[in-house]
Amino acid sequence: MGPQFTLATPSSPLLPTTTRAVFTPFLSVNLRPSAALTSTTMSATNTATTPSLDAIFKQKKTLRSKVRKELKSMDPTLRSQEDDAIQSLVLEAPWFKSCKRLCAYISCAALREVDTSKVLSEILKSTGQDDHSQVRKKLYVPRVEDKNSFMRMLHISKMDDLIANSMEILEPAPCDAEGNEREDVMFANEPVDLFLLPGLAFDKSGRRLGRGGGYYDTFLTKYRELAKDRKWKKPLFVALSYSRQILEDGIIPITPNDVPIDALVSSSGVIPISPAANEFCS
Ligand SMILES: Nc1nc2c(c(=O)[nH]1)N(C=O)[C@@H](CNc1ccc(C(=O)N[C@@H](CCC(=O)O)C(=O)O)cc1)CN2
Ligand SMILES: Nc1ncnc2c1ncn2[C@@H]1O[C@H](COP(=O)(O)OP(=O)(O)OP(=O)(O)O)[C@@H](O)[C@H]1O
Repeated sequence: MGPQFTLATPSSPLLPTTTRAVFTPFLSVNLRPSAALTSTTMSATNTATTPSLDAIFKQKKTLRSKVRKELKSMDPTLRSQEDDAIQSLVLEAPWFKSCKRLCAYISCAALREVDTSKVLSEILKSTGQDDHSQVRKKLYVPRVEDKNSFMRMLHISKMDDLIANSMEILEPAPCDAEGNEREDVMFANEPVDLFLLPGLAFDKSGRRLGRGGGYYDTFLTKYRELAKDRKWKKPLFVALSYSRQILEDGIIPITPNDVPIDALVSSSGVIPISPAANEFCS
């Protein structure tokens, strides 16, 4: 029998008490979803009620350091149990099973990211020529092009297509072994259904704290525009998270450039956030 498909309800105790205590100071930061900065609220006259962009980036930086420490102190057995549970949940999810094309990150152990190796090998597993019941999903993975938050998502068909970059993250070379340019998802003729996203912290209202490069927020915004122009269905943005990375609502500071996620997968289950994710999970 396959793994159970469980739904974490909004009342699930997602934060252990110890973790909650660690992050409590950030509760004093007045950053409710409604407090997201807009061009109006960013004006000097509003500085008394709304933190400046600089202050928000500073809060993000402090929060990143705390989460990194939390991740480093995680027991390796617990980590590997959570990695397995999260990947099983993804593999069993209807939104994963039905997706035809997806963008996923190649997890980096040194960054303590939720492992994606099982999901990726399942995607890349070659289907027997006689097996018409299963069509192989098309996989695109990140490649950082420069430091100006520019990232591409390139097509790969096997893990051997990847080489470690200067940050020790595996990524595809621009061309394959035959010298052909890899397909860039922004120039593909068909839409991506799903993005599996990394991050440092998340909440149940859809906030996501990345590593600070702005790569994903920039990319997701561009991809959303492309899908809209082409009248494609919106892709589902699903983040993978260890339990201790899920923070109480409102703690994660956000700016207008932060792209919210549709659903969050932790070892406790799938948390659907947006109406699109709820449709899949009901
Ligand atoms: N697996 C994976 N691939 C990815 C990302 C990611 O977060 N995870 N990215 C998502 O953007 C892009 C790469 N961006 C990255 C940004 C920062 C760091 C990094 O090593 N950060 C260190 C801190 C560095 C510092 O002190 O500033 C860290 O977080 O510990 C790595 C990748 C594209 N590929
Ligand atoms: N004080 C600042 N004022 C304006 N922009 C800043 C400031 N500090 C950082 N940035 C820019 O903001 C972007 C990072 O944004 P943010 O912190 O929201 O990224 P993230 O969500 O952690 O990363 P990602 O989207 O890659 O997951 C970077 O492009 C960075 O250059």
